[in-house]
Amino acid sequence: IKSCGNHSCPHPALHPLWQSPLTIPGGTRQSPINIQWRDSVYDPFLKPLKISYDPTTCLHIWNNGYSFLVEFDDSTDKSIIVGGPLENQYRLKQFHFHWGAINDWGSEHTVDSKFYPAELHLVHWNAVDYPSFEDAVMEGNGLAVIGVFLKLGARHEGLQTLVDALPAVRHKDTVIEFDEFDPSCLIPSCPDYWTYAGSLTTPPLTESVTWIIKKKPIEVDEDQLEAFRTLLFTSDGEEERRMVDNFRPLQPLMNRTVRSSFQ
Ligand SMILES: NS(=O)(=O)/N=C1/NCCS1
Ligand SMILES: [Zn+2]
Repeated sequence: IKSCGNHSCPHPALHPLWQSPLTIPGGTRQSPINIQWRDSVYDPFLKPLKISYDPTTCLHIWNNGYSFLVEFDDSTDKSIIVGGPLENQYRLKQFHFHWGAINDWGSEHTVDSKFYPAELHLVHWNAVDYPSFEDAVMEGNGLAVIGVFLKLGARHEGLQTLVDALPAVRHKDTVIEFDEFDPSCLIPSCPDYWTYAGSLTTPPLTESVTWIIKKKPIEVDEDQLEAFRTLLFTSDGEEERRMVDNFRPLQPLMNRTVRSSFQ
């Protein structure tokens, strides 16, 4: 495994959580990154992001051993995003979260080196140019992921319907049916975002993601964050390991500029 040669990225061996290499050899656009607000460049040509999700496309929640995912029927263009930095529309495939063992860290991206306690990722793929998600994952413009920071504050009623289902997916590879959920309730109404060219932060770590990171966080309460921490990395019958700190270390910015949709 080639170290990224960046002092802020600890040696891969320190992170047993990630079975795959911490840095992709030759990787030039890896994620997550620190977003230095003052280094981001306002781009007046960035459009507002348009989000239209159909709650009936929601299928199930499952624990995949990294996070818990809410998956959607992506066989039609019923749930899509368009605009923003994107050349065409992208279909919603799933959303999931990353969080810490304590509230001092947990997000994957940081803003001016500040961690949030958790981060939501809504994963979309370019069904205009590619026949499947698996194909899109391998292409530079294949995916678009919306990142939303979670901060400690008021209880989030929309999130609570998800939290109530978590005991049913406590162990790795458990699944529960979940329908009629509209994930736009988890996205701040403020239109401001940063965007940059990056990668998936969990396997296959491919450099195929246009990241759209919302400037404003959503508020969740302590009990809701604690509910995330009751999940397990391990399958039923294995020695229990709590699902916490499932975030990848920061990666070098290298030759990239983060653009902002706001001044
Ligand atoms: N955390 S992430 O969204 O960048 N990584 C993923 N890997 C497979 C589908 S989403
Ligand atoms: Zn993620």
